[in-house]
Amino acid sequence: MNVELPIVLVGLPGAGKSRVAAELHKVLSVPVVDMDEMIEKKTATTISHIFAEKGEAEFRRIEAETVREIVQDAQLNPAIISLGGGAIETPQVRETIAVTCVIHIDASDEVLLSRIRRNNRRPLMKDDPENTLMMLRRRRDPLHAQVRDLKVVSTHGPVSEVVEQIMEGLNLCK
Ligand SMILES: Nc1ncnc2c1ncn2[C@@H]1O[C@H](COP(=O)(O)OP(=O)(O)OP(=O)(O)O)[C@@H](O)[C@H]1O
Ligand SMILES: O=C(O)C1=C[C@@H](O)[C@@H](O)[C@H](O)C1
Ligand SMILES: [Mg+2]
Repeated sequence: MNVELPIVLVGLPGAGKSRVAAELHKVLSVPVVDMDEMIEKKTATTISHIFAEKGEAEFRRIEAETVREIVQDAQLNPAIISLGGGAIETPQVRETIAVTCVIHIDASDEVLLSRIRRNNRRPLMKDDPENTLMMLRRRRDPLHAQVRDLKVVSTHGPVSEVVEQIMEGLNLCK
């Protein structure tokens, strides 16, 4: 399949953006860029460290700048970009990804919490994941709805189910 636009995956923490990007790479043979990994490479530190030492606002600034660089590059050489879960909250990021094919991976709170509890690398999810998730969903769901070209739903089922929904819906991309 010929992918002409960069594909950007958005969704709440644990929705499967990174995992689905890796699976899509196998199907579409398009390179994958994981924004969280990219930021850690660029800053030569961890996201947790940036949050702890410089604060969330500085992290969001670095994130928005990196998304702009990656999307610009991906317009020439299409790529599958998995966005950090909170990037969608930055207006500049929403503007930048408007030229891409935005796929929103949604999942129930129960599915997300079961995945989030499996690891603790998410600084925002360290304390009280249930309430944090509720708050993030309230803030971010309207933004996801605003930017997406396609919405897919991830369940406890295999990741291939998500990939199938994406392959069926890719034609909805502008
Ligand atoms: N469809 C799926 N089926 C089963 N496990 C999944 C599925 N999607 C993701 N996972 C698992 O759930 C966990 C979270 O997925 P992943 O890291 O891809 O989420 P993310 O959306 O990138 O989160 P973050 O916003 O924190 O980067 C991982 O352990 C991953 O392997
Ligand atoms: O949901 C969020 O705000 C975040 C999600 C992760 O992908 C990281 O980008 C960081 O931990 C912030
Ligand atoms: Mg991720």
